Amino acid sequence: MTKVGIIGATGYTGLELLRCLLYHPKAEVTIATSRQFAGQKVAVLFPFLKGYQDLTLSPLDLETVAKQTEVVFTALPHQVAMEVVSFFIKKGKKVIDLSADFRLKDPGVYETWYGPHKAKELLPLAIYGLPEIYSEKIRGATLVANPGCYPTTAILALAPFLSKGVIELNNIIIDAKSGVSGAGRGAKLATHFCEVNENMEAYKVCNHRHTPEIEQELTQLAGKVVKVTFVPHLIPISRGMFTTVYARLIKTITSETAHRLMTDYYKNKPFIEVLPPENVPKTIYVRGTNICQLGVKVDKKSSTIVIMAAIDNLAKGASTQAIQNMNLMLHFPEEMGLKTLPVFP
Ligand SMILES: NC(=O)C1=CN([C@@H]2O[C@H](COP(=O)(O)OP(=O)(O)OC[C@H]3O[C@@H](n4cnc5c(N)ncnc54)[C@H](OP(=O)(O)O)[C@@H]3O)[C@@H](O)[C@H]2O)C=CC1
Ligand SMILES: CC(=O)N[C@@H](CCC(=O)OP(=O)(O)O)C(=O)O
Repeated sequence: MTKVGIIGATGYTGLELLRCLLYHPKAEVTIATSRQFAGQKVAVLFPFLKGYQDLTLSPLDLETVAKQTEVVFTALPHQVAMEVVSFFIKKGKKVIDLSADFRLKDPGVYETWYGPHKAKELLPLAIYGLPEIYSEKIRGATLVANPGCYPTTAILALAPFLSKGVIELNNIIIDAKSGVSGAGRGAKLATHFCEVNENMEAYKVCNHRHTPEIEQELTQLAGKVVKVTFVPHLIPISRGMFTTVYARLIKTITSETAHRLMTDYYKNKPFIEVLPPENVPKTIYVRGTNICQLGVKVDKKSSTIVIMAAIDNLAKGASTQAIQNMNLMLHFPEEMGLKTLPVFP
């Protein structure tokens, strides 16, 4: 069994890692950290994780973690993760970082959106962890920057069309909705029950920190500069993310052709489900799974392609995608420990 550590184990993504790694056939969580709950048993604090009878939460003592692990997941806020990641890389560990600290290749862009970067020297080492696109690079990686949840949906939706010369690259609209767990487990006014229940709102309109991440990756795939209008929304569900992308067509194509381009692009990708044109993705079809469901439709009268993507923000948008990356880094089968069905409804 490969020894795995989870740093920030009592946050939403850390807990999702614990849940999904419990029955992994080749990985075992040997240490899990939390500042607030150090010394407490995982199985007592979270009775639904009673399979972890022998796991007690540890304080954030990096030397101790290094002694007990081969692979480390960092599920910490951005700006906090970078120094922790740097420590483990120097210790020769494989690291999958769920924060944004190693996603942006240009440190200047990172610092504009997030603040100072204290481990810039590691940026060239970091591989952007979207396995459907970068699986070969991930197999050889020591540091994987796990993608953001919104970028995961936007990039998977657009990737099949970017290099084909079918859409305008400077006129893309990304309209995305996230469940409240996307904001993390810490108490905040904006995520109180009364503030989110029976409410929908846009936030950080055209000014969200995932915009440069989306543009970086779309530009890379298109081979030309791509600019997007990105508007995230908060919706009153716990888990789930639904993104609708609108792009202007340069070539006239039908919904069937668009569907075929997508199915060809994602052939043999076990976690992508391209739905037929008469169906639409739903967050309840992917809840708790590593699946990204995609749907596509062409609106002939306005020459617009509409692409829809649904994921679970805590799963394909974070923790199960991180496990998919771990599987690739350790040369395990990509689907190992991740084959599961959603709870429906
Ligand atoms: N929620 C989501 O849907 C997604 C989240 N992410 C990213 O994953 C990372 C974790 O997110 P999430 O689990 O939602 O966050 P949470 O706020 O739920 O959890 C954060 C964890 O980090 C620990 N922590 C917080 N501050 C510090 C600190 N200064 N030093 C050390 N430990 C700290 C907390 O535990 P304690 O205070 O006990 O130490 C907690 O375990 C973030 O970078 C987030 O942006 C990425 C994709 C999706
Ligand atoms: C609903 C909500 O608040 N979502 C978060 C994004 C999710 C996240 O954790 O961001 P990273 O993927 O960059 O780590 C936000 O908008 O800040």
